[in-house]
Amino acid sequence: MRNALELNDARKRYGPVTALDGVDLTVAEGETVALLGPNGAGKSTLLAVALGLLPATSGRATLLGLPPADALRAGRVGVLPQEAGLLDDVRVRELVAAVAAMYDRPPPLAATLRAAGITDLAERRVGRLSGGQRQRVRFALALAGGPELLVLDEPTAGLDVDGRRALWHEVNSRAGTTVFATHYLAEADAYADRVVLLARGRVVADGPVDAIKALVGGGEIRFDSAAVRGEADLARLRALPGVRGVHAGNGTVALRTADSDATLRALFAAFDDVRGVRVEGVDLESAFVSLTAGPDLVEGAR
Ligand SMILES: Nc1ncnc2c1ncn2[C@@H]1O[C@H](COP(=O)(O)OP(=O)(O)OP(=O)(O)O)[C@@H](O)[C@H]1O
Repeated sequence: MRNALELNDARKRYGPVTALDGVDLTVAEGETVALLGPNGAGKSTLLAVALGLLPATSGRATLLGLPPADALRAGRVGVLPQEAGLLDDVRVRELVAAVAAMYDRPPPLAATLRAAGITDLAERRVGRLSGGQRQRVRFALALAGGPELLVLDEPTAGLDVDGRRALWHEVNSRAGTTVFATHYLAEADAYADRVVLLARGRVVADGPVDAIKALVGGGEIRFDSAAVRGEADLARLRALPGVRGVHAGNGTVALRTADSDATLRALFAAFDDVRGVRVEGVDLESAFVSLTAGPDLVEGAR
C-alpha cells in the first residue's frame, strides 16, 4: 500500500528552540491517525513541515508519494490549519465555491456545505459568523477539493457538541486518510486507528490506542488514608513492589503500578489505615501523562 504521508528524520529549529528533534513518521493510505501531545510538543510544526508549508531544518517529507507542494497543488490534500484567517466580506457559499474552483475535480458544492454542516450558513457573510461557525467554514475549505488526504490541526477547537459530532461523522465516513492533531484524548480514543504521541519534538509512542495504554501497563490504585502524611510515608509507598508513581493529597492517595496485585498485598502489610481502595486500569489520559511527563519515562517508552 502507498503511504499518504512520510517524514524521515525531520528536524526543525526556531533559533534556540528545537521544535522537531528527528521525527520519523509513516501514515498508510486509509489510516486515521491522531497526533497527541502537550502544548509546545511540536504537533503544529510537524504538520506544517509534512505539508511543506514550513521548511524543515533537515529531513524529508512526502505526501502521497510526491513532494508536498506537488500533492497540494494537485488538490489531493485538504488542510485545516490551526490559525487561518478568512475573507470577511464574502458569503460562505462564494468562498467555498472559489476554493473548490481551484481544483480539477471538486465534489458538488452542496455536498461540501452539507459535509461541513454549513448549508444553513451558505448565504451569510463570513465576517458575521461566530467562532465555531468559522471553524466549520475552515473545515469546508479543507474538503472543497475532494482531497484524498485530510490534515487537520485541532479541528474541533471552538466547535460545540453538534459541530464536533458532524465533523467526526464526516471524517469517519470518508474513504481517504486523515491525520489530525488534538488535545482531546477522548477524540483520539474514539476516532483514530492509531495515536502518535509527541513530546519535546520527538515521537514517544506510536500505535493503536490500546497498545499505547499497554505501554504504560498496570493500573492505578487509589485509597483514602490519614496515615500518609509526609515525605517519609511517600518514600515507603514508592518502595512498594510495582509502584511507578505516587500522588497524594487531601487524604487520598493514587499509586500508579505495574503490578496491582503485588502492590496491594504489600500496601496492606505496610499501612494500617487504608480505606476505600479502588483499582483501575490505565486510561489514555494516564498513559498520556506518563509518556509525556519527563525524560526518564520518555526514554523508557521508546
Ligand atoms: N514561529 C516560531 N518561532 C519560534 N518558536 C516557535 C515558532 N513556532 C513554534 N515555536 C516553538 O516550537 C515548539 C513547538 O511548537 P508547536 O506549535 O509545533 O507545538 P504544538 O504541539 O502544536 O503546541 P500546541 O498544542 O500548544 O498548539 C514550541 O516550543 C513553540 O514555542
